[in-house]
Amino acid sequence: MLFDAPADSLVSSFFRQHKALGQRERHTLAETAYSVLRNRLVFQHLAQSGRGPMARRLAILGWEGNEAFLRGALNEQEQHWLQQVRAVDRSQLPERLRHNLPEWLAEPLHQRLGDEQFWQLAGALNEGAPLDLRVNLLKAKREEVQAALEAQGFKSSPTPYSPWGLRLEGKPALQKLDVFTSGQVEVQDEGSQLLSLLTEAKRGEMVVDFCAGAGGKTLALGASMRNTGRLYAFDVSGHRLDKLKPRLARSGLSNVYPVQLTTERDDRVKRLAGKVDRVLVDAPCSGLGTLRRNPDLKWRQTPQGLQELQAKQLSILNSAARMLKSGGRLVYATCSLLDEENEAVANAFSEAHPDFVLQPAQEILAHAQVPEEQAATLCENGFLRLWPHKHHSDGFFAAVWTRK
Ligand SMILES: C[S@@+](CC[C@H](N)C(=O)[O-])C[C@H]1O[C@@H](n2cnc3c(N)ncnc32)[C@H](O)[C@@H]1O
Repeated sequence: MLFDAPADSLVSSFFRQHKALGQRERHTLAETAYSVLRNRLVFQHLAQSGRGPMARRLAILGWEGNEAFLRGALNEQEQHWLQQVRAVDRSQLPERLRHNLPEWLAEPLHQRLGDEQFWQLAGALNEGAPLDLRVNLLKAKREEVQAALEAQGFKSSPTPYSPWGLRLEGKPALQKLDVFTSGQVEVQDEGSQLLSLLTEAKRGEMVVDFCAGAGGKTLALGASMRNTGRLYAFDVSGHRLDKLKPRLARSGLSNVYPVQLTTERDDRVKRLAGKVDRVLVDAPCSGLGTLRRNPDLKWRQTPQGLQELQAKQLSILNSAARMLKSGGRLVYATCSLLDEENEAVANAFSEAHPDFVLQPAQEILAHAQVPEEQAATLCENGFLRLWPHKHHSDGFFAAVWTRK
């Protein structure tokens, strides 16, 4: 199995080279590849008993298409083998296989969460993620978008925590729908919406989205500023920032200034020292909170890589913090599940910066229209801590400080 590139780009490049494949075949192949990535440890164990190329045996085990088609494609010996392995009681397999996670990741999660929650998390990470939308309140109200979707046959419900979100039933193709082309909605996981809510960017302010990428959170921040003030979208990747442009055009925002940095210590960052009201650092991270969507990450990340990420995260946070004016707000966020990239980084920053005071995330969320009793369930020790098995969003962390 190849892990030197993200699974989604390998799958897309395979489809580009095999243009004759139809929509249904593409869907089956992509879902089968993802199923193998999700269940790799159990499948590799079961596949030991078969014959022929390992990749074929894994694909048979992970097959997500028509059963009759699969049967027709197997020889007699494979059919017999499949019957045998399907009869294996997987609950009797060793734990280290059943969770389908590398040990360096399973071990700290198990220790942090305890038995019951660890197994719930392992299960939730192996399920597909729902499709969440963020309504652009500059252009429409949540109820209006919900009604417009319903009129086209797409059912959705308000997200439980974010006041901006709708969760769709199923996975309709959105790109051609009016609500999408007119910029009334963007695809955004509820967890990402909550990170933008924590920033509470306001009218007329100077705000920096330090790791803006393709701008998912930039768009949410710009809308909460009601398209006023100045919102810088920083990133070192010009390629990612380019993807922000069509989204900006749809959103109707004109207060966003994309800037490609050379490093986090770029002169353009230094020039803003002490001038900014709010900075969101949505830091580069292992992405292990997004395993529902990107199951390959658990095989592509390493403990060594985590250490490098942690150093980068602190360096970005240190540099970003200098931009804040007195009374300004700093938000540090990741989509990682691991303390190393989360609490450890936040606590190291707090220790080194006595002029930054930690703010309890539950209070800020309650202030930002998340119902108060629910806000508390999203937080641990004053930090936002979202878990796929509890909150049905991707895994996210956030810490919030005010500069004295
Ligand atoms: C988690 S992603 C951001 C996702 C984005 N905020 C969104 O909501 O779509 C992290 C981003 O950090 C960027 N990045 C990596 N190193 C950086 C640095 N030194 N300074 C600024 N951005 C950096 C990456 O290019 C990547 O786009």
